[in-house]
This record gives sequence, structure tokens and C-alpha cells, in this order.
Amino acid sequence: MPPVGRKNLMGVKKPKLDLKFVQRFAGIQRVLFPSWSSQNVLMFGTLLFVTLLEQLIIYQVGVLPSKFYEVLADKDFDAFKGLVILSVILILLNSTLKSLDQYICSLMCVSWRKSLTECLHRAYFQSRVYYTLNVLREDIDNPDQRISQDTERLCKQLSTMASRLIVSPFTLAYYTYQCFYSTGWVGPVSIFGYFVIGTVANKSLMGPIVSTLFLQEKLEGDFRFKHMQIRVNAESAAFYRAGKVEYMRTDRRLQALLHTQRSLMNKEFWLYIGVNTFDYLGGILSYIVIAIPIFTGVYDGLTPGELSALISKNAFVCIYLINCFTQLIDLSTTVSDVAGYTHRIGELKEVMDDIIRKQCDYDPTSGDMYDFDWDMDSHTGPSDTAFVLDRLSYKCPFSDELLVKDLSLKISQGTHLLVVGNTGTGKTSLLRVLNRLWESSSGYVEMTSCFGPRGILFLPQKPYLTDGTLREQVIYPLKEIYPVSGQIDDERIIQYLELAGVSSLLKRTGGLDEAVDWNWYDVLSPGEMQRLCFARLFYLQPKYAVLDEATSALTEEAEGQLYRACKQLGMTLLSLGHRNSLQKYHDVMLRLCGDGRWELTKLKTE
Ligand SMILES: Nc1ncnc2c1ncn2[C@@H]1O[C@H](COP(=O)(O)OP(=O)(O)OP(=O)(O)O)[C@@H](O)[C@H]1O
Repeated sequence: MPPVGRKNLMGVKKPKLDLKFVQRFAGIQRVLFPSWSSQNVLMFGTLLFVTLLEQLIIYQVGVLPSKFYEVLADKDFDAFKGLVILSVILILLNSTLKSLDQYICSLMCVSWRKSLTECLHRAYFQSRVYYTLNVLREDIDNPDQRISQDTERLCKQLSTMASRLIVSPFTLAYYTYQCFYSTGWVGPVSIFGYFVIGTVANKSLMGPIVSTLFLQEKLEGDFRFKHMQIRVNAESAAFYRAGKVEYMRTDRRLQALLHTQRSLMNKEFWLYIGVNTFDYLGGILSYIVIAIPIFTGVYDGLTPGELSALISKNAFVCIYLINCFTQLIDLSTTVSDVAGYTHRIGELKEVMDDIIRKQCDYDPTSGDMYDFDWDMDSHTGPSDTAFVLDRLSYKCPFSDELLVKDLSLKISQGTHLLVVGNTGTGKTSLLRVLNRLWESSSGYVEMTSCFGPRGILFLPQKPYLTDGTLREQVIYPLKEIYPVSGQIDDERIIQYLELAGVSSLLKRTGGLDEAVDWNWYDVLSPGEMQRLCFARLFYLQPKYAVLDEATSALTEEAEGQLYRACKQLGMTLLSLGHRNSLQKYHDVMLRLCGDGRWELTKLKTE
């Protein structure tokens, strides 16, 4: 299996600020604002109202100094008192509105994150998308990083932009009108022209930032993946005394990440130069705007006093309009971050949709019905066969060589089948094809019984233990106790833990429902894990149990006990394994011989 963190960007188009970005951004907006009446739209509306009110108050606070000059010059004490009270009220209102603005932005960030992550989760956990994405698709790196960190950062950056963006159309329209009123068309046209030049220049500086940010997030995911790998396999690494080599490898990933981060900073440096230059050039633009009519002689008839009054009035509206634009240009760095995250999340969404579409074409029963505990009561299916295979051929995903060719077989109730063969001949792959994790190359395969209790259950080669209590381990992958029968269920669980030889776990955990603070993988031995999986099997009691080397860590004696228990509980077994001792519990043996060849033989059972 290719490690998730190793996937690379080779052959992938560099993400840019292009039409693809617009499409992906629009797609994400549809998730954030699903309908006009959604909570996020209401919050956005409230934010608009609050920021507009804030602008109004800011304007009032802005004119306070001139009013103070006026009353102080007149030595009007009553007016001064009134003005002080008004100032305090306005400042209190202003700070309240500003805090409210920040508070709504933070709430919106959480709410957007919820909507976006839930949308990604729905696709990720639909049928077997998480498997295909992590194991079979090479074109997408670190899906976990995209769902957890990138989504959070995108929402945070969007929320910091929100209050500035939301109010800008209104302030722009108002001050454009004011500027036009004071300076004629020269003011707005030159300021708009200035903004267009600023945007074009910044866009060219933002392009490389988007792709570098995309790469940086990938390397961040790779770095985290390496640490996760060491955390999960700490004991194995310690047995190898592999501290030095793991240090070197982890450090290599860190250096690659830091190198890219530095390159990102370098690219951002030029953008900062662009943004700051436009900020300060904007300061003198207002005087250039006013200078044009002065030097062309439009105001030649005015006295110096009238001219200075006109300059100060025009400068105010021009400066304010330019300020509105420079605030937008200041968002350039945030926009390039947003673009990088948008590409990462948009790409993940597209790939997941593509997987879902392909899976539905290949297997119409995927979707909700694919999962374990779907409507168990109504779909028990025909029971006398589990699988029908007709001239089935399959190969592993990234190769052209067939593992098995033209296999015809029927797996029926009461006939226990053992699959054997050398390493890598495709035993587990057969189960993958039966379970529809992999597509077959040709031929026909059908699962004729339902999945789950009363149907078919797979016990994978690597025991899978979930997080949670002992009860949750035993009933896995059921979400809740089935059937809901309280005390009787407890007795069943305890009885099956004893039958599987792991009743000691009850004492270690302190009870079925005691929360444990350890990682099950760290504290159970491989044998205990396999036994616990058998307790799960006994509890769920499927008609057909598919066991992939499920007793490889146990003694032959323990293996015998568990196999006999399965048979006593009425299960038909389909087992994979290397040991000859397994033969006595099976009726038929399928041997995979490599190069697509196979043979079927009858066995003498005990
Ligand atoms: N996700 C994957 N991508 C590419 N190749 C794979 C993948 N999974 C398995 N393979 C390859 O497919 C071949 C068959 O693998 P499979 O797991 O079926 O072997 P097996 O017969 O069960 O072996 P073992 O006895 O060791 O369990 C192997 O060569 C393996 O490397």
C-alpha cells in the first residue's frame, strides 16, 4: 500500500488564480450558503447590518474633533459638556459594534467549518470512498490534512475577509458619488484606474504564492503523517532501535517543509512591497487628482482661501475612496491563502465526487446500502449462497498481470472453503474483489447474501480495533447494541469474550462500559487482538464468516477451539491461511498458484 503521505504532485496542474479557482470557490460557497434561509446567510446578513452601523458611527466619531475645535473656540461650556457625553456614547457604541463584528466573524468561521467539514465527511465516508482515496488514488495527497487543517484555515481566512469585504460595495458607492460630486469625473476615474493597475500588479505577484502555499500544505501533511507513523509504530521502531534513522527521515521532511515555507515568505515579500507601495502612493494620489484641475486652470478664478478650502474638502473624499480601495488591495495576501486552500479542498471534493460516480457505475448497490448496518431486518437476502463467481479475473491496481484468471466458484452454506497459496498470489485480493473494494478485470462476481449479522462478515488480516469501550469493540461495526436487549446483551458479550478466551479484558477495563484511556493497539498482544475479533464474530453471528489469516498469531490448539466454536454457532467459513492445520476445518480448498492459475480440491474434514 503506498503511504498516504508519500503521494506527490507530479503531473498535477499547478494551482493558480484562474477560472478553475473561481469554479472551486463557487462550489465551496454553495456549501457554505446552501439556501437563502440558512443559518450562515442569516449570520452574514447580521454582519452586514452591524458593519454598516459601525461605518455610520465611525463617521460620527471622525467628525468629533472638528466639533471640539468649534466649541472650544467659542468657549461654549454647555455645548462642550453635551459633546463630551455624545463622544462617550459614540465611543461605547463603536467599541460594542466592533466587538460584535469580530464575534460574528468568529461564529461564522465555526459555522462555515461545520458546514464544509460535514459536507466533506459525507462524501468521505460514503460507501468505500475513504478506502479508494487513501489506498488506490495516487492523485490526492493527505486527505486528512485537507479535511481537518486546510478547511479550518480556509474558514478562518474567509471570516477575516468577510467584514471588510461585505461593507466595501456600500462605502465604495457612497464615496465614489461624493468624489464625483466634488472633483467631477477626474477623481473617480483616476482612482478606479489606479485600483485596476494595483490589482493587475498584485495578481501577478499572487500567482506563485498560491501554488507554493498548496505545496507547503502538502509538505505539512507529509510531516505530520511521519510523526503519526512513528506514534503508531513506536514499539516496532524501538525494537529496531531506529531512533537515528527515523530522526533523519523526519528531519528530512521538516527541512523540505521549512524550505518551502521560506520560499513562500520570499514570494510574499514581493507582494508586501506591492501592497505597501500602493498604500502609500494612494496617499499622494488624492493631491494629484486635485492638481489636475488646478494646473489646467479650472480654478483660476478662486482666491487662495477658497482654493485651500476646496483642496481640503476634495482631499478628504479622495483619501477615503482611495482608502476603501487600498483596504481591498491589503487583502491580497489573504486572498492568495484563500486561493491555495480553495484549490486543496475543491480538488478533494472533485476527486471524491468522481470516486462516488465511478463506484455507482460499477456497483449500483454502493451508497447508503454499502454500509454495515443498513436496514438489517428487511434485507436478509437468499441465504443458501454467499458468493457466485463466474470466469472471474482480477489483478492488482497498478499492474497488468492477472493474479487470478477465469475463476468459477459458488460459495454455499455448509461448505467451508479454504483459500491457500504463496505470498502475493492474490488471496486477500480475492476478498477485496468479493467485497467490491477492487474492481474485477473481467467475469462476474455477485454477493448473494446481505452484509452484516445474518449475512456475511469479513475479518481482515490486520485486526481492526476502534476507539472506545470494550462493549464498543465487541459490537463493532454496529453503532449501537443490536438487538437492544440490555442485560441479556451483556451476558451474551461476556459469554463470547469467554468463548474467545479474552474474558480477562473485563477485569483490565473495569467493565464493559468503562472508558479506557489507552490505545488498544498498544496494550493488546496480536493474539489478544485476534481473539477479540473472534468475540466480535461470535457476537454478530453471521451466516458466513470470511477469515483472512485470522488465527495467524494463535497456537494450533487455540485455532482449533475458535474454528470449532464458529462451526457450532452455525457459520459457514471462508478462510485464508498458510497452515496445513486449517485444512481439517474445511471441505474444499482453492489453491492460487500464481500467474492467474488456480485449482480446486475436496478435503477430508475432521
Ligand atoms: N493497494 C495495492 N496497490 C497495489 N498493489 C497491491 C495493493 N494491495 C496489494 N497489492 C499487491 O497485490 C498482490 C496480491 O496481494 P494479496 O494481498 O492478495 O496477497 P496475498 O496472497 O494475500 O499474500 P499474503 O499471503 O502475504 O497475505 C501483491 O503483489 C501485493 O503487493
